[in-house]
Amino acid sequence: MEHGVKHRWRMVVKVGSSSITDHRGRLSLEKMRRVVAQLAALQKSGRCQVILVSSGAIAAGLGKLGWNRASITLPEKQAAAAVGQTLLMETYERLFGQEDIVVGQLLLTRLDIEDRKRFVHIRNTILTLLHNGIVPIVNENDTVAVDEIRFGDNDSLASLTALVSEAERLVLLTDIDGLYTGDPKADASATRLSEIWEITREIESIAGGAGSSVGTGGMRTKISAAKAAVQSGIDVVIASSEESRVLLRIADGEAVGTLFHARPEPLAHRKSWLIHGPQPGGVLVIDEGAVQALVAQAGSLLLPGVMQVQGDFQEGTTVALANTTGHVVGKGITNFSARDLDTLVHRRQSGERLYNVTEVVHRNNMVVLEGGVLG
Ligand SMILES: Nc1ncnc2c1ncn2[C@@H]1O[C@H](COP(=O)(O)OP(=O)(O)O)[C@@H](O)[C@H]1O
Ligand SMILES: N[C@@H](CCC(=O)OP(=O)(O)O)C(=O)O
Repeated sequence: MEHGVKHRWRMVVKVGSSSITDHRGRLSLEKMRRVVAQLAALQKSGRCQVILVSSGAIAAGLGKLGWNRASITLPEKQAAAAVGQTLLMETYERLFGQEDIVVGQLLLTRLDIEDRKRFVHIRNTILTLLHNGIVPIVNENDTVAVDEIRFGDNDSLASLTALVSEAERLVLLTDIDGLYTGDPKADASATRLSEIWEITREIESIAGGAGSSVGTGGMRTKISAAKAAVQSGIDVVIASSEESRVLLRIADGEAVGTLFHARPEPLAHRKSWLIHGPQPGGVLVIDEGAVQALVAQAGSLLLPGVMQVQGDFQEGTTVALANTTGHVVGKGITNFSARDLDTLVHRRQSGERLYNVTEVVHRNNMVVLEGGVLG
């Protein structure tokens, strides 16, 4: 069956730790070579540009150091990543080198994606690498990534990489051949779903946790990564890295694994970034009239609609927009600092008429909830 894939496209391929390590958790040269050979074939044929998001630093480091994952501290895990990342890249460099392909390494944290300027720099770097026939290889910067700035799993990192690099397709390679109606390791009667048009609550509920000792997140993180990607117009495939010629077949439009269809009317890139990039640095509580203006009339948020300012933030910060019951109805970039806005709200509430300073969040810098989803 054909999935109707476009033929000039950019593809982000994520390989999980389980896809490139052996049964002892060490890097498997054979498995890595299989992935590299396919990416190299795609790149050389000019059929599509490829970006690799590879896990495996922690597994490789633990393997080299002989440490046991079950009984290590966070600093030890980060130390293992520091050791393993060089090993991982050294191996990729050698394998791609055998195919006459140069690779470039990008180590990212959530902060890099949250900051619009850094986001643009990452985009430009990736596009420049691709333009020069270089394969970007992305991983989380595990040694600096403390909880607040962590992706935590490479599935979300991969979907944001697809967003940053304006890719048409995201392939999540793992140790199972797609999404099943339940975790096949626990439920023998589970069956594979081959196509998904909408990621409903039911779909989210069938996804369980990691299936191997080296994996993080399992299907749960893959589904939420898929959700973010399809919303931005990116098709997502979850497939097994063990499947023969899996990437080449996906590139040819063959139905392999589980395909999540991109939303037909995707969000603009900037709005996608706004949803998935920055964490809100504060909250603006807005009145019912303002909620209506944002949701029904697709307008900007004006000063008279702001009832209360929560948090301490600078102008240009992304803030949550909440109604009077505390329900978040949107997210946007504020034109005022918390302090100035608070002052303006109080002056207005005391009866002062304020001209020329009324636009708090411009429509283009805002996403609002439509039928339960930010859009
Ligand atoms: N509904 C489901 N369908 C398929 N696999 C599932 C499901 N729920 C949980 N899993 C588990 O998710 C695992 C893959 O995720 P994970 O171990 O994190 O791999 P990776 O290292 O590739 O990210 C599978 O081995 C499987 O046991
Ligand atoms: N950044 C970590 C990967 C964490 C992760 O998401 O792992 P996986 O579930 O195997 O994709 C590493 O390189 O070990």
